[in-house]
Amino acid sequence: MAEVRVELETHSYTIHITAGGISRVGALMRDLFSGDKALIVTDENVYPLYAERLVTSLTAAGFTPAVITVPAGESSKSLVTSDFVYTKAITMGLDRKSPLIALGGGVVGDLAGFVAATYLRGVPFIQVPTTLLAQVDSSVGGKTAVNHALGKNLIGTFYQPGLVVIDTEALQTLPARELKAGLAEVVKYGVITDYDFLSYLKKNTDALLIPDLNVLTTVIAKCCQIKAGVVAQDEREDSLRMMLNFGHTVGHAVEAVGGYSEYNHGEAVAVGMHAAALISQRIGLCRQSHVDFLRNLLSSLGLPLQASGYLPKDLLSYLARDKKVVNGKINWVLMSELGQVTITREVSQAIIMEILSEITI
Ligand SMILES: NC(=O)c1ccc[n+]([C@@H]2O[C@H](COP(=O)([O-])OP(=O)(O)OC[C@H]3O[C@@H](n4cnc5c(N)ncnc54)[C@H](O)[C@@H]3O)[C@@H](O)[C@H]2O)c1
Ligand SMILES: O=C(O)C(=O)C[C@@H](O)[C@H](O)[C@H](O)COP(=O)(O)O
Ligand SMILES: [Zn+2]
Repeated sequence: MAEVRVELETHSYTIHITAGGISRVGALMRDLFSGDKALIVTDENVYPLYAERLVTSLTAAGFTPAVITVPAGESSKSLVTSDFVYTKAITMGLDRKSPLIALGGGVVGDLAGFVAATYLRGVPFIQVPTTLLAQVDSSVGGKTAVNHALGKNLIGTFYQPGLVVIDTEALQTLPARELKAGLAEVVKYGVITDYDFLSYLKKNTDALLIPDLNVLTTVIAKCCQIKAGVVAQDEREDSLRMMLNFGHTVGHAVEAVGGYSEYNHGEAVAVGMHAAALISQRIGLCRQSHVDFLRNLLSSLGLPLQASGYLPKDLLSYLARDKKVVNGKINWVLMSELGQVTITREVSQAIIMEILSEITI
């Protein structure tokens, strides 16, 4: 069992990482929240696996929980699905003290967080992430969002959870493809902050893919520590937090061009990190050996490097709507070393097109 504290100016919180954590959520919540009603948001895959366990835990702690289930997949990150959840909250009489709980992957977390931030101008929010990706990344840091037809995560808020409970045992039921998707964000943390962590990942690729829960618990705690440290310094992404977006400029474009169904988020981020590494090397920021290391690691984790068959011009149209665009220019998060990134606006259109062509072959 491990705990990571996210220290913020006004609303710090604890991430609890523990096998069997879902059964502890009620007791942990009771120490923090006074309300009795509670609304659990989950998806159709997670509901039959873990909802009953969470309901039992909340009931034992004196809450009266209701559950709402949304379709699995990125299409649930929408204003239409948000409205479905608002309606449930209103009709059950969820009040300002009543917690809203996300039980599921990043889709459920981003959607439920968005609803929690906006319903009654904000109700207590708890994250119970069940995918590796959500455990290492999306449940921490307070980014919530739904998608717009013109781009990914374009409608959203910064709204921190009051509590995060990571149940590592939930990873036992996670499909292999989703496990690998989470590993893409894990690799991201190594690239942006820590060469030793990258070496550890390289040494443990087999254990990560089995998956060995001991190794994964170490990895989850490490990623949460890194993210907590970054978010504590720059909660609203004025500067430093942009590093958490390494690989996402092209990654989000890949997801969107594929209609959010061909590549999942982690796979698209893997392609995006490859693109960012190639740009970095092309402008003389990092060495070819750094690019090769990243490629080999991503491939050994079963992640894609290319979005073959996509049209560079289609990807380009989404790049223009990246949230890191200021005055018409993208703030690119690029790799200067393995374990270090830098932000630059100085990447020519010609190089961008060259790299988009290379990753779509
Ligand atoms: N807010 C943030 O900081 C942040 C960070 C990273 C990613 N994201 C967002 O997260 C989303 C991706 O999250 P994701 O990869 O978790 O995808 P997801 O939520 O779609 O979950 C992936 C699949 O796994 C299933 N699932 C979840 N837990 C399971 C379990 N324990 N056992 C079996 N099946 C399970 C889900 O039903 C779904 O089919 C994207 O929308 C991305 O933009 C947000
Ligand atoms: O927490 C952050 O900051 C991140 O950028 C984490 C990313 O992994 C995540 O995918 C995030 O949702 C992307 O944010 P966006 O601002 O580019 O939509
Ligand atoms: Zn991401």
